Amino acid sequence: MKVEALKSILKELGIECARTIEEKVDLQFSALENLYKNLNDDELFLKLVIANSIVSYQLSAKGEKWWWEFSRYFSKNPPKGIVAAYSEFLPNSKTNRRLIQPKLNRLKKLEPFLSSLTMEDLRDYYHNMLRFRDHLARVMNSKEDAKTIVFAVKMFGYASRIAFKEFIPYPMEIDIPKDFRIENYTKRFTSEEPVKFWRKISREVGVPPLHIDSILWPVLGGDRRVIGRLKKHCEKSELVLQLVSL
Ligand SMILES: Nc1nc2[nH]c(O)nc2c(=O)[nH]1
Repeated sequence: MKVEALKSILKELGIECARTIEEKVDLQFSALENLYKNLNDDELFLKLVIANSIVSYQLSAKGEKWWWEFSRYFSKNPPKGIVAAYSEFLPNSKTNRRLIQPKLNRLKKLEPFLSSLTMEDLRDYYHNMLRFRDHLARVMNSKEDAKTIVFAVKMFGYASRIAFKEFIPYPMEIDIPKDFRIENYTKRFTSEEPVKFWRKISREVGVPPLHIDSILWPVLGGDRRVIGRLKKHCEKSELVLQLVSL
């Protein structure tokens, strides 16, 4: 049965393999490393990554391209204020062209929260990502499993790992970000609601949903650089390829 094969592969890959894919394979992680190096401002870096996650929906290109556009733009144009910066960036973006005004409105909601955060708060949130999710959902008036909220935790986790130089696994309670790639892949196994399906699978295999997302999402994008990186860095690359072809 396909679900049994899925579970057995995920169990074998575990969090360690997810971490390798996140840090060595996912082009989004490299985009964040590039921005971190160029910005040279830990607090601004972490806040920009949260802001960018909140407007990462209805993209006009693949997510990887969007995150690289973000990284290059803010490497050259370090912002003073988030809303002011995105009022320039979004209307000129090549990879995030839709729903510009609603996205700016979301950033208006977010900005006071971001401005109130110190580096200590950000570090505390990294150590308690569940609390971060809850606060962010409240500020954005969103559900705790909303795609942009859980995705913001994923990207905040990436950014914090880079800034604080410490790996903390994602909490089991934070759901998978339900985007097009994950939704389509889930249909191969079930007609159940994807977030609920992955919640169950996660608990059964002992891998948190956000780490399962990291194993699946980059390879499902079909970018040949990702496959090259996977073969180079991940000793279980064949199992990952088996997983995405189930
Ligand atoms: N499930 C995911 N959705 C995404 N959208 C985006 O831009 N990046 C991601 C991701 O890493 N996972």
